[in-house]
Formats: sequence, structure tokens, C-alpha cells
Amino acid sequence: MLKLQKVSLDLGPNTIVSGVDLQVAPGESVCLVGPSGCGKTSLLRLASGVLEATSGQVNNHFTTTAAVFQESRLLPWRSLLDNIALGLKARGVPRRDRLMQAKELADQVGLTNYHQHFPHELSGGMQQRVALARALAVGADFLLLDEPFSALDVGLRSEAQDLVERLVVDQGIATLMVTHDLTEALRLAHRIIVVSGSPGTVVFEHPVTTPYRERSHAWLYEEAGQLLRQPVVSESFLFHPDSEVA
Ligand SMILES: Nc1ncnc2c1ncn2[C@@H]1O[C@H](COP(=O)(O)OP(=O)(O)OP(=O)(O)O)[C@@H](O)[C@H]1O
Repeated sequence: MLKLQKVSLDLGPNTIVSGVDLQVAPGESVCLVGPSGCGKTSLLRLASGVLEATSGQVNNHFTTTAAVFQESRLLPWRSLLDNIALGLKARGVPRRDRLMQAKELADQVGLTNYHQHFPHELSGGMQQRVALARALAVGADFLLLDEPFSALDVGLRSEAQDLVERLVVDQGIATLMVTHDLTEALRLAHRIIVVSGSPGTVVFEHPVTTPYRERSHAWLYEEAGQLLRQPVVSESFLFHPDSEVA
């Protein structure tokens, strides 16, 4: 369980987030959405322990937390398998064992035929899957995902979302994911949290109760439309239906 209670963060003279309460339960998938600069990434960094709250409490009771970012941050001079196995190396796992585990993970994320490829030989979507496999290699039970698919085109993004869905549904891995895309959040989340303002505060929460298998494209767009009808949501997406020119 991750629990943020009344968390505020000052960086230099600026208050970045203020009075944020946020929880992620074991196996739960939570998406943070909101306008640029409202403090979503800062909340992930607070959750990971990279940043310390100025006030309030951050308690992360997950055993192993791993993060995947917008850019895959792979080591360009290492093969796909070595990149996946990086965290295992740091933990002193012998080379044979870590390569075996890396192979299994590469297969799990659909990269069976690319074991010896280097990052520059992989597409952006493949690189993000390697980054996910690397997070899984260390046995993460909690994944922090910071817009991991925003640079991908529609097809690759959909494949990557499938993978995260499987991690959540089949393996019960908890996730806290930042995305600018409301349909992505609706597809992957058990709960959506809208952060807005400066400093950022939680302005809206939306539980997504529809089972994953029933979240069709039509449903996603209808549901996103419904959500955007709530002024607090549309305002945080800087979308003002009433002011649109006919
Ligand atoms: N190290 C820092 N020092 C001072 N201000 C910072 C620092 N890092 C971030 N900020 C400021 O904190 C605010 C929130 O940044 P953050 O990256 O958390 O927002 P975000 O919601 O994730 O934005 P985006 O959606 O554009 O990625 C921004 O105004 C940013 O300029």
C-alpha cells in the first residue's frame, strides 16, 4: 500500500503540490491525469522516495517499487537481455541466472526474437517493453509509470497498454501512472485521480468499475466524453465546451 497524507512539496520558492491525499492499494491501478505542470511527476517522485515531502506523510509499504519513464533510459551499449538484467546484476545475481530470468521476461513482453539486439535496433515501443521487463526483473510489486507511452504511435501505444493491463490483471502488480490521455487512463485504471491547479491539488476522483474486458474503444470514448462534461475535469484539461465556436 502507498499512502500519501496531506502531502505538500516546496521546490525553491514554489509550492508544487499542496495537501494531497493519495492511496494505491496492492494490485490497484491508479492513473493521475491533469494539465501540464500541476505536479503529477512530482507526486510520482514523492512516491518513489526521490523527493521528500515538505510536510505531510508518505508511506510506501510495497516491497519493491520500480519506475518506467517517458523515455526508456536503456543503456545503449548493452544488449536487450543485459538491459533487462541490469537490476539483477546490481543485486549480485550470477550472470547465468540473470540471463535466464531476462530471457523469460523478454519472452513475456513479446521480444523473443530480439535478445541480442541493442536499443538503437529496437522501435520505441520495443524499448518501452524492455524498460517494463527491467522493472519486472527486480520483482516489482509496484510500478510507477510516468507517461511511458506518450511518444509512441497509436498501434504501439495500444500494444504497450495491453501489456500493462496484463501485468495488472494477471499478475496483480499495483501501478501509479501519469498520463495526459483520458482514454488511456480509462483503459488501464481502477481509479482515476485528476490533479489540477498551482500548487497542484486533487480535484476529482473517478472509480472505473467496468471490467477490463468490457472496456471497448466505443466505451472508452463515451466514458471520456461523460467525464469531460464534469466542469472540474474539463477545466483541468483546459477544455471549455461552452466557449467553443459553433
Ligand atoms: N527541481 C525543480 N525545481 C523547481 N521547480 C520544479 C522542479 N521540478 C519541477 N518543478 C516545477 O514543478 C511544477 C510541477 O512539475 P511536474 O513535472 O511535477 O508537473 P507535471 O504535472 O508532471 O507536468 P507535465 O505534465 O508537463 O509533465 C512545474 O511548474 C515545474 O516547473
